[in-house]
This record gives sequence, C-alpha cells and structure tokens, in this order.
Amino acid sequence: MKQYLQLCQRIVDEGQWVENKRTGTRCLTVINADLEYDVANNQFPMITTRKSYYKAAIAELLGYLRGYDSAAQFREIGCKTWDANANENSAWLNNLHRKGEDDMGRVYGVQGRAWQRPDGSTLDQLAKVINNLKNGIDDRGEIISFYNPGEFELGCLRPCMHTHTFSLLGDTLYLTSIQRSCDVPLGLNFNQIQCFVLLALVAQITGHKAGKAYHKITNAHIYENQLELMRDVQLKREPFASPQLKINPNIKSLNDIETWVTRDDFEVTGYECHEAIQYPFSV
Ligand SMILES: Nc1nc(=O)c2c([nH]1)NC[C@@H]1CN(c3ccc(C(=O)N[C@@H](CCC(=O)O)C(=O)O)cc3)CN21
Ligand SMILES: O=c1ccn([C@H]2C[C@H](O)[C@@H](COP(=O)(O)O)O2)c(=O)[nH]1
Repeated sequence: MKQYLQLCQRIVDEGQWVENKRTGTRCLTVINADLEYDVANNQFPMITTRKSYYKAAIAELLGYLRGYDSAAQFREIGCKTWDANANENSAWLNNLHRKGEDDMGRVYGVQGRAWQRPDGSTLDQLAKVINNLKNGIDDRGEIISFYNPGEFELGCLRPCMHTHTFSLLGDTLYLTSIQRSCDVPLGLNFNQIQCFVLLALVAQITGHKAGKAYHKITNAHIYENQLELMRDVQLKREPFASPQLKINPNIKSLNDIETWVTRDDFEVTGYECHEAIQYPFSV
C-alpha cells in the first residue's frame, strides 16, 4: 500500500502534463515505476485508502486467461470494465473490423490463447507456460505476451499490462509483469490485484510455492479530472494493513480456470478501508 501511495504522491509532486489525443484529457505523468507484491506472505495489495472492488479485478483476469473477446462475456462473469472501450470510443465504433455490440476484437486473452501464426494455425501461449511449469521447466522464456503490433487495428485498445514472465528458482515461482500505460487511480487498483492473483493461481495449479510478483510500469499517470480527488481526498488518508487472499484449493488446472472457476472462488479476509471514491473514467 505504501508503494502505491508513494507513486501517487510522486505523480502529484513531480508529474508533467501530457496531452492525450485518444481520450482528449491530459494526464499528469511520470515515467518508470517498480512495484513488488509479496505473494509468499499473502500480503494482498488491495487499496485501503478507498473501497476496492477486488472481485471485478479478478473476474477481468479470468476473462483474459479464458481468451475472451467480448465485453458481454466479461459482464457475465461479473466485470463491467470493458463496456466503455467496446461500445463508446468513436475510433473503435468506426473501425471496420469491429464485429458489433460488445466486440473488443483481438485484444489481451485472444493473443494469449490464440496468437495467429503465419500458416493460419494458432498458438496457445498460456497452455505452453503452464505445461512447462507443471513439469518443473523454466526455459527462460516462460512469457505470455498480449502485445501484437501487427494486430493493433483489430482491437479496441492496445493491451496495457502486456507481458507476463514466469520464473522458477528451485520450487518457488516468480512473476514479472510489464505495463506500458497505467491509469493510477483506476487501473492500477485492478492491476496490482491481477499481478498478485496471476502468480498465486499459476503457482497453485503448477504445484509450486509463490514468491514475489514484480510489476514494472513505464507511463504512470493521473487524468486531469481525477487529480483533485487523488490529491485532496485519497492522499490525505492513512492506509490500513494489507488483507489476505484465500483461493479455493480445489482449483487445480488450467481446465478448471476455463470451465468452472468464478470470482467467488476468491475471498479476502481482514480488509479494512476508507470510504469509496468514484474516479472519472476516460474512454
Ligand atoms: N482510462 C482507462 N483507465 C483504465 O484503467 C482502463 C481503461 N481506460 N480501459 C481498459 C481497462 C478497463 N479498466 C477499468 C475500467 C473501469 C474501472 C472502474 O470503473 N473501477 C471502479 C469500480 C469498478 C466496479 O464497480 O466494479 C473503481 O472504483 O475501481 C476499473 C478499471 C482498466 N482499464
Ligand atoms: O489494465 C489496464 C488497462 C488500461 N489501463 C489504462 C491506462 C490508460 O489510461 C488507458 C489506456 O490508454 P492508452 O491510450 O491505450 O494508453 O487505460 C490501465 O491502467 N490498466
């Protein structure tokens, strides 16, 4: 929690204003942030200086792991976060590749589960990584990349947290996640949870201990219409201790994640937080 607040404070103190063409809203911006999550000791990185909706963040991650490409699929599993990007951004609405209401195109999970090869077949990056890790193999390339520049025009948004690399040291599994662009008041609240859960879940289904998750962010920003709430409300609050996350121990395979796991297989205990803050969202 401290590292999150330090990043917010750093943006407020040292950030530079950058115009953003895609949303039309400028952002106070810093470059380069390194965050770490202690999954081994179950220090769940949920924001405590406002109410955090962790189940939606986990549902979003489940949707990525399943390769979803429609905001309707995300809604069905309890996550509304893709409604706006799928249905309200004019560049995407006018894109001829958009297949209709709720279509997100070839984003995130589609690349993770069905990367298109030149011969027309597809590659399941996630299954390869899980299979190797299950067999104790780290080939120094246990990488899941959602970032496919050749297909950007086929999706509603370029992936933000775009690369996840797993590493095995002895029987401990580590994760390094790379993010190119980060909406610190809204997106990071979700992304911290997702890095933690991704490592905890993959460790569980591959039979390893979880170590640390390392989260590396390039462009970290606060949109102009969020600044006052962050500076004058959220940053004035004292954080509470981190809660703990309990994952249903019956989740044992990638197939389980694909077929029956829901956001209710994840429970948080010991969460104490300040009042909710509703930040504006830029589409
Ligand atoms: N401008 C922007 N910021 C983002 O963080 C973001 C995007 N766009 N586009 C793609 C995804 C969608 N994400 C989102 C979208 C909405 C919330 C959001 O509204 N969160 C609320 C409540 C969520 C709920 O009730 O389930 C929050 O207070 O955290 C969070 C992340 C993260 N990403
Ligand atoms: O997981 C996510 C997804 C998106 N974001 C934020 C970061 C930016 O504010 C926007 C994406 O806009 P770009 O113009 O494509 O950079 O969404 C996030 O923080 N986390």
